[in-house]
Amino acid sequence: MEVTSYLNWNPVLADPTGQRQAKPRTLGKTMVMDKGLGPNAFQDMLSIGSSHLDMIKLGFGTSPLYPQHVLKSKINLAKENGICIYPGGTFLEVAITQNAVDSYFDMIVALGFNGVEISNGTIEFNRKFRNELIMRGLDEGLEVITEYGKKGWGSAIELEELIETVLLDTEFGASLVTIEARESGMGVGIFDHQGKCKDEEVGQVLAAVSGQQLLWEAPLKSQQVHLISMLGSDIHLGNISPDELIALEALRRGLRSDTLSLGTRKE
Ligand SMILES: O=C(O)[C@H](CS(=O)(=O)O)OP(=O)(O)O
Repeated sequence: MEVTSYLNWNPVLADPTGQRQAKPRTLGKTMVMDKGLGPNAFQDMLSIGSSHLDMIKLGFGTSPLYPQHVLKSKINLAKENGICIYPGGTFLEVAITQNAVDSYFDMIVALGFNGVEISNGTIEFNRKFRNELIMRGLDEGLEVITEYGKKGWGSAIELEELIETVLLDTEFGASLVTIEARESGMGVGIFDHQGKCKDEEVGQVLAAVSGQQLLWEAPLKSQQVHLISMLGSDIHLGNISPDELIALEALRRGLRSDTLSLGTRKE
């Protein structure tokens, strides 16, 4: 007998917040950044946490460094588990600098990726080219995730630019716009040099665009707690370390001291 079947408060135990959607969910998506998990670790992550995992980014240009059969099997496994899997935006930026955009799309489609990230965190390109990249991704049948923000230390959000980017990217068909925070979560975008969140800027962004369109990169636990406490469990969060997947879900559901008040029922 399953333990949960004789706990008559099981639904409460599973989700004290009573808010979490099942997959495929439209709210509260979690994106893990995989920087080179082996096949067993990848399988382990999915077997314990695939119901809490919506997107996997194979960080930067790690994917061409795999033995190809391992890469393909990770991609297939992710898709079998209802997960959008895509290479890091930097990999496309490398292809752009090498004039190899067509080959890039041919390659990721042939490998079986079902998503693509379009970013200009390191290089520059204009709006017209960004639109063309979004449309190319859609034409290839890929889910298109874009990104706003530069990777340089101290780079900040330009509010008007961000708003315009989110509005145009989603109008052209991007499913989500990632807000850059890098792997460190410090000194970039909405996070200051210590990794503390600039709440006022977050508020200004959300006054102008829907939070449902944004995927906040928030690699540090303190940032995940802060954003969930401020904006709720149903925000999209990314750049989560594979070994923090379940712990993040516990935060979202109020199953951890830091967010326990989220699940407090008002009798
Ligand atoms: O995978 C990438 O290219 C980067 C990695 S990190 O977030 O800068 O650590 O992700 P991106 O989503 O392109 O910013």
